[in-house]
Formats: sequence, structure tokens, C-alpha cells
Amino acid sequence: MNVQSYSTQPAQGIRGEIAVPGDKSISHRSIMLGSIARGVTTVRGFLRGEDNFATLNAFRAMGVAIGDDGETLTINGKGLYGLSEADDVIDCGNSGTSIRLLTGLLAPQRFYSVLTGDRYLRRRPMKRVVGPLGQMGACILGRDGGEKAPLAIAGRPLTGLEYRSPVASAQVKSALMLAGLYAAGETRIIEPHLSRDHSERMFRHFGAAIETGATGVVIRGGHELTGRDIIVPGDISSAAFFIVAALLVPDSELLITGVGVNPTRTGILDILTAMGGSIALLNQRELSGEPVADLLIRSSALRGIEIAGEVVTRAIDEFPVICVAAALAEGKTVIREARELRVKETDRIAAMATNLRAAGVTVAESDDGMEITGVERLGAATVESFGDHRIAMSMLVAGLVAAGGVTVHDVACIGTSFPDFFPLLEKVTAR
Ligand SMILES: O=C(O)C1=C[C@@H](OP(=O)(O)O)[C@@H](O)[C@H](O)C1
Ligand SMILES: C=C(OP(=O)(O)O)C(=O)O
Repeated sequence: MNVQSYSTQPAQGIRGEIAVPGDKSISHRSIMLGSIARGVTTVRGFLRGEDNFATLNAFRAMGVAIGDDGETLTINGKGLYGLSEADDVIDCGNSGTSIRLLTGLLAPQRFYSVLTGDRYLRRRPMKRVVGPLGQMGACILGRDGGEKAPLAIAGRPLTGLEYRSPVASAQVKSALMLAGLYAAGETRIIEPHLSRDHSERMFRHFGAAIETGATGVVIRGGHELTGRDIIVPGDISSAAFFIVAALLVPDSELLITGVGVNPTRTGILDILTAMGGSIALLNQRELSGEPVADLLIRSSALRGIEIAGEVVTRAIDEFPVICVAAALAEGKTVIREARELRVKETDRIAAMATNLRAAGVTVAESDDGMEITGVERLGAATVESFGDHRIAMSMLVAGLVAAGGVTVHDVACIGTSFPDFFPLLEKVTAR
């Protein structure tokens, strides 16, 4: 995508039926597990975003044959020890999921790897995976004592670990689970509360030796996985922009079909419903071990609420667009215990505070959240994406209800997770 800036204007109603592209988290994991399984894995509904292509290209660089007929990916799995050394640095682009999960997967290989990414990714914290992997026996060097990429990984045998993670992070959990597939004995990961469990579900789908329960997730090392067929559901994190748009724009009724509604991801639905949003889950079903539904959204008057605790983890990527909903809700919305937002593609607390203030909203920042006082109408604004796809899309949603519209600079980043965002936006706002 080559778009440099884009403007949205007040819309008359968000109407019709759309399907959003495949889930980003599940798409990454399908390539990783398919590549180290024995036999063929097929993936339908793969998200064709830049982040997922970073993962796909990494495995091609390590000798995995991955066919693509435009609809289905066919991965010729190499088995646990079938990857070969990439002959260059592996570039993870903007993708935190790629670099952190790959660090776990590459630490126990019999070869050397170097992982890097774009200027945003090279600023993000890596010690959260490098630290516990080191306790398992991994040899990983990085800038700032292993905190920042590029990361250099000298593969070596690992030993299982019981790790109590200080953060509820699916990237930390999944990195250790992938390392645990190779480690001697058992690897147990205990989280402060359950983060998205796509890895647990997919490990089971591929036949890994895995147990889950109140005492965390346990992986027994040394068991081969078996290639499987996967259908990737629509990404609820992408649907979120259209859900909020349909709630905020008067005279809207939107059906979003085939959205993943894994309970570890539906915090956005719980938060918006608690704010007074009308969201119905229809036609609930299951695809490749993941729950899926169609979502029917109607314009609603929203009210401010308090958001803290485990729902924060279940809605972590949706906070930029939740801030937009809060800006138009009656009263105050208080977000707490969301410090993780400061270490995403950008500091999402600071970015949304700056951008909403530009549109006339009163926002108070705290260390781990913010307080947003709703207004009846947003003002016209010109803002930056800060190189963050979710900030860009959230502010374009804000433009649909801002007198005079919103212009966002540097929107090419949207291609990392949602390549079809602009055509879909044009489709649902067309009159
Ligand atoms: O495991 C994953 O696929 C992801 C986990 C989350 O990150 P953290 O693990 O850092 O919370 C999320 O923000 C990211 O978009 C995708
Ligand atoms: C945080 C995100 O992704 P990642 O950590 O994979 O870069 C996101 O997509 O919002």
C-alpha cells in the first residue's frame, strides 16, 4: 500500500454485510506449526498482511516449501528438526508476534539465527522472552543486554522450565511453548490471567503433548506434530473498527460474518456492550478448534465505564478504537491496568491522548491508562499514525463522526494487519 495520508468525513450510516480478513495471531501460528509438523498443512483464510508475510518469508528462508494458489497455502512440514539455517538476517518487519515467537522456536535449533525488524520493532522489549529462554539454557544476545533487537540466537539444547510470567502476554507464553516442544522434560507457563489461547488450541490440533488448566499450560518436549488443515476465522481485532463505526454513526446496521469469538479475545464485545452498545452474536459455530460467529451491530448511545482487570488482556489490541468509543460516550471512561499499551507498535496511551485532544476531547493520562471525558461531537483534526496501524484505523473511524472529518498522516502501516481496510470502509459508507 502506498497511501501516505487519508481523510474520512461524517458518514450517513454504516450499513450492509462484510467479512473481515483472517485472524493475525492464528495466521502466524499456522505457518509456524505447519512448518515444524510432519506432513502437509493447508491454511485457508490466511491473513495477507505484511506481519504474516514476515513470518511466512522467515520459514521459506529456513527451507520450508510453502505453496500459495491465492486462496490456500500448502505447507510442506519438515518435522521438529527439519528447518535449515537461513543464510541472512531474518527481517520480522513491524511484527512483535513474529520476532518473539520465532525467538522461542529458534533457540533450540541446531543452527544460528539473527532476527531484526523495523525501527518500531527494534524499540520494543525482548527481555520478556530472552530472560526465561535463557533460564532454559538458550544463548541469545541483543542490544541493551538482550532487551532490543537485532537478536542473535546460537541454537542449543534446552531444558524444561516452570515459569511464572509477570505479564499476561500470549507472545511470551507462545515463545516458551514453542521452545518447550524441543526442551528436555516439561515446560510449564503460569500467567497472571489467561492471555489469548490460540497457541494452546493449535498445539492440540497438531497433536502436541499439551495440558491446560488452572496451573497454567504444560508442554512435554520431544513429540513430533502432525500436519493438519486449518481454516482461519475473521480477525475480531479488525472487526473492532467496523463495530465501533457502526455503533457511533447514526442510522447504522452492519452484519460482520465469520468473526473469531474465542473468549480470550472478546473483551471488546464485553466492554462495548457494558457501554450500552447493541451487538448480537448470531450463527455461532466452530472452525479448526476456534469459536466463530456473525456479529450484528446497530447504532447505540454509549456511556462511559471503568475498564480494568482481566478484560484488559482480552481486549488489548482494541484500546485505540475503544478510546474513540469513549470519546463519544456520555460521561467519563476510566482505563486502568493497561500499561502494556505503552510497549506496542507505539505508546498507544500517549498516541491516543494526543490524537483525541486534537479532536477536542479532554484526556488525562496515567502511568497505566487514561481517563477520557466524552463529547457530543468530535472536532475536525489532522493527526499522525505514529507508524501504528491500529492508531491510524481508529482515527479514521473517529473521522466518520467528526464535524469536518479527520485526516491521518502515514497510513501505509495499515497494511501490516488489514490490507483491505480502505475498500471495506468505502463499501460500508457508500450511499
Ligand atoms: O500472541 C499474539 O498473537 C499477540 C499477542 C498480543 O501481544 P502481547 O503478548 O505482547 O500481549 C497482541 O497484542 C498481539 O497483537 C498479538
Ligand atoms: C501489538 C500488535 O501486534 P504485534 O505485537 O504482533 O506487533 C497489534 O497487532 O496490535
